Amino acid sequence: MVTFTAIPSPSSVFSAYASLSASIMLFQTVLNQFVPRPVQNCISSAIRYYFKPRSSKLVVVIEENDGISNNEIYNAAEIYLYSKIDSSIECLKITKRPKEASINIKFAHCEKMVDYYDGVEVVWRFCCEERKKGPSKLVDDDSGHFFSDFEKRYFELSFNRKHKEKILGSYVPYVLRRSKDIKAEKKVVKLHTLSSISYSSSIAWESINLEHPSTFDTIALDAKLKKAIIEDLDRFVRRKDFYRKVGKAWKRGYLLHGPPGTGKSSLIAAIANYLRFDIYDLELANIKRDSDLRRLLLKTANRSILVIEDIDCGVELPDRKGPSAHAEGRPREPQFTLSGLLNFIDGLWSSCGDERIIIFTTNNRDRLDPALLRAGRMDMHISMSYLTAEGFKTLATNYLDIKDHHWQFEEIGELIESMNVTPAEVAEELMKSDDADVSLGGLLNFLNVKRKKMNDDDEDGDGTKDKGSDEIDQVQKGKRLKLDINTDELPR
Ligand SMILES: Nc1ncnc2c1ncn2[C@@H]1O[C@H](COP(=O)(O)OP(=O)(O)OP(=O)(O)O)[C@@H](O)[C@H]1O
Ligand SMILES: [Mg+2]
Repeated sequence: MVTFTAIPSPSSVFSAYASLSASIMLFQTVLNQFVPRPVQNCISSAIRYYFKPRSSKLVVVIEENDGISNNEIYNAAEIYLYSKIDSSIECLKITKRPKEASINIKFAHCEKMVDYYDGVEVVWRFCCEERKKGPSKLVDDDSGHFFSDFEKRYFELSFNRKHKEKILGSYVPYVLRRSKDIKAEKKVVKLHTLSSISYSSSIAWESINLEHPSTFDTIALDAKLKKAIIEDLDRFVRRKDFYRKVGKAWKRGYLLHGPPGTGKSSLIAAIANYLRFDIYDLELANIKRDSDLRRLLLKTANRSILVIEDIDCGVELPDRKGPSAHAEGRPREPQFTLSGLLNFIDGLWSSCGDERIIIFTTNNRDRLDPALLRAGRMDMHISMSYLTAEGFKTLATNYLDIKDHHWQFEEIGELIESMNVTPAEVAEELMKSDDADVSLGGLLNFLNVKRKKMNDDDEDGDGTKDKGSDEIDQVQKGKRLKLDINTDELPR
């Protein structure tokens, strides 16, 4: 079937156009003569608004800074987009500062990238323009360094305007979150220790990169305990809103206890490497006064681990009533107290920071001040114990790269289960040769000698093992690694 459409003749189109123009002019004349100027403006802008051609695209401009401070969304977008660089990008620039672990990638010229969020296409355009007038700006590059900036940089984020809510309400926060995670992965973990300042009598934090290679993969720990610790850490870091809701400071305390060489310090390093949190190693023996302690604690950063090793023997901590004013007849200098430490950690300190972890270690839990053990003080008590046959396999993988089985494993495993041997002792034996057979042979010999010595000691003595503290005796009975979680722990 053929259909015909009436095509208007050129003369009819012209006359229609002429009559429309005449009507508009007439309307304009009437407006000018009878309607006041402000009302005229309103009417014409309303007409312009309704008849203006509409684009379905919405463009959001994200500038690098607002003239005073850096724009967090710009920084986040930069980090996020660099993690997604694809073949459409032609030119990049890279930098690396001496103490940084990885390189920084930046766009060199204007570039365009497409991203998808929940099925919606978003187009990012990186724009870089020379500043036309005015002096160049001094810009903080996020690491405390300022440099003069001759360029204006910004991102344009464009998308279909019908997705405005989704993009601004959900995609942009997602970009902020992702950039935080990427930054944390790249972060170099620092170890802060105390050092005295030469020109004054006070002490301050000094930092170096934490080079400790310990991770949850390399640490010999009961599999269930390892899982429980990792889950606890994960839960802790993702519960910001929960802590805020219940009005609790966002901090978590762990007490690691067990004999020397069972991996307490290694576990701390593994936690720091896992969370990418800095460690502040607070040596109590270096601290003289409560005021020093407060000053140092207030200088610790968020997302960090405060470590107090050997809390039982680092320093003669006065009891909760404070130091006695006169020791051996002489007035003593006012010093810091255990109660000062605990109250400050629980109170003011934890309320002025976020994502803090506190770890105390001890070889003798039974010698600790009850104030440290009371419910709610430390959220988790983790018992580190002697090596098990299962833990030995982790060490064999780490030190000798034995992934599956070795013909000497069974005999070694049986010996390890029958005595108290620390991971540190076994690790030392495994380091003696690169040859697995030689190393394991040496370890077997070491274990047999130790076994014989223990048997001899038992026969000589009164039947008890000569290991010292109650803590060690308790561990001997249990042998397995153990985890206590305080009952007033946060609901899961
Ligand atoms: N559970 C473990 N897993 C892997 N390696 C371990 C473990 N325990 C100890 N080691 C090895 O032994 C060394 C000493 O361990 P670490 O310093 O962590 O023990 P510790 O419990 O902190 O001892 P101390 O009570 O004397 O401070 C570590 O460098 C590590 O090589
Ligand atoms: Mg230690």
